[in-house]
Amino acid sequence: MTVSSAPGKVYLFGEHAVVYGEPAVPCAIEVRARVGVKRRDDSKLRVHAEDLSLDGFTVEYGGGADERPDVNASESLLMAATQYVDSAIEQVREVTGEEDVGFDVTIESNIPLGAGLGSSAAVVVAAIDAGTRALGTTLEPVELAERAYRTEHEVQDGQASRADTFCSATGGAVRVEGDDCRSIDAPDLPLVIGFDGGAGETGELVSGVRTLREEYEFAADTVEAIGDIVRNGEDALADGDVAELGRLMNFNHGLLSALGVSSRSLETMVWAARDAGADGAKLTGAGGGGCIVALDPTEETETALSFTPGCEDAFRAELAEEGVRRIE
Ligand SMILES: Nc1ncnc2c1ncn2[C@@H]1O[C@H](COP(=O)(O)OP(=O)(O)O)[C@@H](O)[C@H]1O
Ligand SMILES: C[C@@](O)(CCOP(=O)(O)O)CC(=O)O
Ligand SMILES: [Mg+2]
Repeated sequence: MTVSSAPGKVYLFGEHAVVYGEPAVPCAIEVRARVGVKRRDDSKLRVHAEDLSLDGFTVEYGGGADERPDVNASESLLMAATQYVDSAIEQVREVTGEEDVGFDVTIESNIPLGAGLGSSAAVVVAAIDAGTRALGTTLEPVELAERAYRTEHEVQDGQASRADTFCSATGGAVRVEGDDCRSIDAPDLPLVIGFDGGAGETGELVSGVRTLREEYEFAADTVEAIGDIVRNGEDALADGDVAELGRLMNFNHGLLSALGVSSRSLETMVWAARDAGADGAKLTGAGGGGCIVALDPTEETETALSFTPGCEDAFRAELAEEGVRRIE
């Protein structure tokens, strides 16, 4: 068994707008997806996932072109659950040239699904890394990130940025603008996460913003304004100015909300954090439900969130310096 893990992330700034070429700054955090891969002696794929909303499941499929996985769940649930893993294994086959290789894949993850913490990117990065290593090829983090991006791009119908996958593969704080991806220095930020227990559908939310942007010039301007916030945020990060970072995060949240990707529970958590004295708070990732990220060096925000109806979990997140981790 070859095992790799990769971290999730929060967006300090720039989600959604990054899909249209604006810069974004995500930051890897110490919550991880761990993927174990073992080569099979046939061309099938057997996926065992512990932490899915399907309540944990095992599927075995492959061999025939249209062979459907043998599992008692609706097609759409199953698609949602397996498409990132499937597509990651396709990348492994392509990189290694072993088109017919089959695998037993085991996924364990502490990253809530569809909650804006980048579970898809972490699973894909860890799966491609473990899969290629199982066949004797070790990819550099940048190549790994590129392969993982192609997976997200494919699954999200051509609508994905390189931000999540680059951040998960390399760790730390990163800046992504189009295909220019780089690591940047970040101070030790007092990150607090609030999770509403729900999820948003990344593909649908991205499509919604795309439509608005095509329909209204002011929506296109809003996307550009997010880019301006990110550029200001980079300066604040370089200066270690947490108060300014917070103000800019608040502004970024307002614009995401205007683009229709917030939700009642995300708003409730954002305001609970602000009322508790956080320097700033915003949704992270695609939105629609899931997580917010706040900046607060004191205990106040975490405590307030833990008593906020609609907030299921509140915790402090540490920056993950290390991206992909090769465990076995
Ligand atoms: N533990 C897991 N096991 C298998 N697949 C997972 C796991 N975590 C995430 N995924 C895949 O990632 C998808 C969620 O990704 P996405 O909607 O982009 O949300 P996010 O990246 O914000 O968590 C899931 O539907 C599933 O396909
Ligand atoms: C909305 C988007 O900018 C981020 C999505 O993040 P997540 O999958 O919700 O963690 C899409 C993307 O960059 O591919
Ligand atoms: Mg994702």
